[in-house]
Order: sequence, then C-alpha cells, then structure tokens
Amino acid sequence: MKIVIAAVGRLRKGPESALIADYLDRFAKTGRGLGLPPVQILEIEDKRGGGMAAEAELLARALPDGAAVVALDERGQQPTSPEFAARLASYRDQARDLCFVIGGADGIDAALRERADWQISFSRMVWPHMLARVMLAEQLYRASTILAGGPYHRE
Ligand SMILES: C[S@@+](CC[C@H](N)C(=O)[O-])C[C@H]1O[C@@H](n2cnc3c(N)ncnc32)[C@H](O)[C@@H]1O
Repeated sequence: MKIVIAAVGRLRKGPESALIADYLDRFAKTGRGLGLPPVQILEIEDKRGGGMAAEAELLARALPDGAAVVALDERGQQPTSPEFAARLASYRDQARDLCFVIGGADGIDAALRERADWQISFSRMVWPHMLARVMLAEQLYRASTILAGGPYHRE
C-alpha cells in the first residue's frame, strides 16, 4: 500500500510545513506497527496558468494506478475521525493504494472530483489549501492512534 497526498501548490518553509512534517512524522511512527506506510507528498504546479483543468490533468497523472482517490472538498461527506480511521484501515486491508487530492485556489476540477472514490470535507467552510493539508496530516495521525488504541483521540 502507498499513501500519497497529491496537492496543488508548493509549500514554502513556515508554520504549515512544520506542522505537516510533525504530524506526518508521528503518523509514520505510529503507522509502522499497523502496516501503514509513510505518506508521500506530490506537489503539482501548473506554470502555464491553465487553471483547474490543467491542474486536474497533472493531478490525474500523479495518481498511482488503481489507487483509491479521496478528494478533499468542502461539499463532500463529513466523516467522524473514527469513520475516517476505519476507511483508512479498510484500504490497508485491501492492500489498495490511497491518494488524497487537494485542489488549488479554484478547487478541484468537477470531472476529477466526480471520479473520486470518496469526497470528504472538513466543514462547509472553505480553508486555504495549505491549512487543508495541515488538517489532513493531523487526521491521518489521529486515525493511526485510533487504530493503535492510543489515548490521543477522545470522544
Ligand atoms: C481554497 S480551496 C478551493 C475552494 C474553491 N472554492 C472550491 O470550489 O473548491 C483549496 C482546496 O483546499 C481544500 N479545502 C478547502 N476547504 C476545505 C474543506 N472545508 N474541506 C475539505 N477540503 C477543503 C480543497 O481540496 C480545495 O480544493
């Protein structure tokens, strides 16, 4: 199994990148005993300014073959953290690669969103893509602690 975050935009050094690195490092450590691999980040940049369609093409090319695609979008389903953890475990149990997709300033092209296996939302509000990346990294770490039966997540 591979876990990939395919995201539009390059993350510069700063508070968001520090948080993402910290959560993904914690995820890698907890995930090791659970059969969950470290997360790879693939950053997509359309230098020609072709908009959402061009970004969607680059994102689609970055998706591992046969991977389950989880699109982050404010209109998506709002799973609880345990539901998110269960879905992660289910992809692991099917040995299926998993690719999270985070859009740019204009979001994810509708065609790519519709072909996603799951669209998830962190609320109905719109967040900057870098914060969406931080929240995803935290939820992945939280999910690993839920699957490990650790005390980090409390209901
Ligand atoms: C600035 S937002 C784009 C918003 C844009 N209005 C749209 O139609 O999608 C950039 C990216 O951050 C992620 N994002 C922003 N808010 C989110 C939310 N509430 N839940 C999940 N992902 C979100 C999505 O991947 C989105 O494509």
